[in-house]
Amino acid sequence: MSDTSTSRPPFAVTGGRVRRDGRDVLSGVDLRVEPGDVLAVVGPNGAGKSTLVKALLGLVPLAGGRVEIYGVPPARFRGWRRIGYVPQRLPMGGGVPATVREVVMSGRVGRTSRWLPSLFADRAADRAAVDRALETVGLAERARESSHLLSGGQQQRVLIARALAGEPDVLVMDEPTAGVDARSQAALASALRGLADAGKTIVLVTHEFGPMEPLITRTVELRDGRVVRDDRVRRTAGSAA
Ligand SMILES: Nc1ncnc2c1ncn2[C@@H]1O[C@H](COP(=O)(O)OP(=O)(O)OP(=O)(O)O)[C@@H](O)[C@H]1O
Repeated sequence: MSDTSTSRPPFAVTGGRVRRDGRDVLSGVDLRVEPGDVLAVVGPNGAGKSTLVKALLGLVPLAGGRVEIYGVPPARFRGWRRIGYVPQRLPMGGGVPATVREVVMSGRVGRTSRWLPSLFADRAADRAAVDRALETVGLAERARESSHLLSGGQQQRVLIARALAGEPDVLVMDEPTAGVDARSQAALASALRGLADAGKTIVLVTHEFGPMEPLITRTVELRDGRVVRDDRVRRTAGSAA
């Protein structure tokens, strides 16, 4: 069931401040992410890019200011199935090894009906979404392998597939192409173009735009934990390589 806050922006942070080890790593951050933005968060190492996206998602506490997701503070937000998040790194080792397919399927958890768990139509939709996501990141052939045995770049692709499988309205990706080969980057850019064309919102932390460049509609630059630039750019139609 969709919530009543669809007219609110996917993310809004006002006066955002985050402290780590006794110092501000984000301060005075005002940012409103509009529906349909394909927003690149850029800036030098340590500028606070990852911290900003974690703050938007409520994954790090604010020392000051306010964050809202579709108009609701993260602690009260209930529409998590609308949000896909690809973290910068994920410890995939340890515990019971999961296959690539199982990890990607976990991206469907928020969509599975608790009331009708065995509904065949849902299961078919889940399988199809997982297949599409694996195809997109070029891992369809590796679906049965243990994810923790894959290379770092391949694990990154598994995480991207997991987020795509959830068919979110908002996709937040922290350095999704780090360690990912050029072919997979192009495949990811093409998948993101599909989402952008469908009006989805994308927030991307990145050092290099690469094949994503034509998709970007807005660039926010951080330095020393502050927003120093917020530019809207015209999206180049149909030119994603
Ligand atoms: N868990 C933590 N504990 C202490 N300090 C942290 C923690 N996480 C981040 N920081 C510090 O906060 C600052 C911002 O880090 P952040 O990872 O957000 O930067 P970034 O712009 O994403 O950098 P990079 O491009 O290197 O990933 C850095 O100085 C970092 O050392």
